[in-house]
Amino acid sequence: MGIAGSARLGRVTDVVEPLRVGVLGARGRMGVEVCRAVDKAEDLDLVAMIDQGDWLFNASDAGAQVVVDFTTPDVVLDNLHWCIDQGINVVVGTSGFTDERIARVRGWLEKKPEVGVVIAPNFGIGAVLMMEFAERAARYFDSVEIIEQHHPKKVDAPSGTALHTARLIEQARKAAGLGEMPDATTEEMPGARGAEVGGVRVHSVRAAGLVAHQEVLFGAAGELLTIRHDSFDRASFMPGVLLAIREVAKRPGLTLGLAALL
Ligand SMILES: NC(=O)C1=CN([C@@H]2O[C@H](COP(=O)(O)OP(=O)(O)OC[C@H]3O[C@@H](n4cnc5c(N)ncnc54)[C@H](OP(=O)(O)O)[C@@H]3O)[C@@H](O)[C@H]2O)C=CC1
Ligand SMILES: O=C(O)C1=N[C@H](C(=O)O)C[C@H](O)C1
Repeated sequence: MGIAGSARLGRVTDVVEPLRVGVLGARGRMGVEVCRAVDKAEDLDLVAMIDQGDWLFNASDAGAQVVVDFTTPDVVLDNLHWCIDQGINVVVGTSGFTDERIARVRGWLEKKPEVGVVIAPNFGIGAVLMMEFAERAARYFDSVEIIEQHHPKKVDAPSGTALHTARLIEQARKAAGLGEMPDATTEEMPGARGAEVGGVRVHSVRAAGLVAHQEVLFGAAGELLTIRHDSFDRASFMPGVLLAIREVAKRPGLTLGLAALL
């Protein structure tokens, strides 16, 4: 807890209470890391750690002002809906946010305009920059493909980061008036050319030893630009998660992506 005020005048003028934070998915790979980071931050108070089978009301009973969700794509929407209904601000890292899901979240927020929600496909600062650089490069190249690589326990493919990157590239190519890519899409075996997301081929690798990695390959006559980001440790996501926790209540409505907070 920080005390702001004038010690010189011999009185305390303002006491800043720590922000009360609850974590959903608290026993998961990310949840454990988030609990540790929140617990270490002096301006934050970890008031609820909730996982599969626990009662969501533990978060509201504990007076959580912000809930962080790193659960799974199949439960995150229900969690989010409940938090918004309770008037609790939410920071969401869980993947699986299609345009349709985002529209539903916007609908819930219309009824609770004072609530802030930040949904970010990737909280790594380097990953956010990788996506920005890819968006910037997109207009200059004929061909683009994304290769994302993750740990073997990842439940979804392609990754949320790859989907977001593909959409940014799609929009940038469209804005630049670029047409379809010139590259062959025929395949002798299904999946050989990856999944097609907004016209961009996305290839998903899952292997022991990996954490979270992505390459965006841009090709043009006689040259190839590769933009790569590696998360070797989940600690890489924590500065972004803490930033979103501190900012979310100041931004009512939906904020998509960490870039808006940097
Ligand atoms: N935005 C970002 O920067 C990042 C996003 N992610 C995303 O975060 C999500 C979680 O990843 P990760 O930590 O690796 O996954 P884990 O499977 O390790 O963690 C998910 C946790 O949520 C628990 N859980 C399941 N259902 C509920 C529920 N209804 N309420 C509360 N907890 C529940 C799971 O329990 P159980 O195992 O018993 O089912 C598990 O402990 C994924 O979607 C991943 O893609 C990951 C890293 C970074
Ligand atoms: O499951 C993970 O690990 C990750 N998930 C997010 C995604 O789907 O993009 C973010 C990061 O890639 C790690």
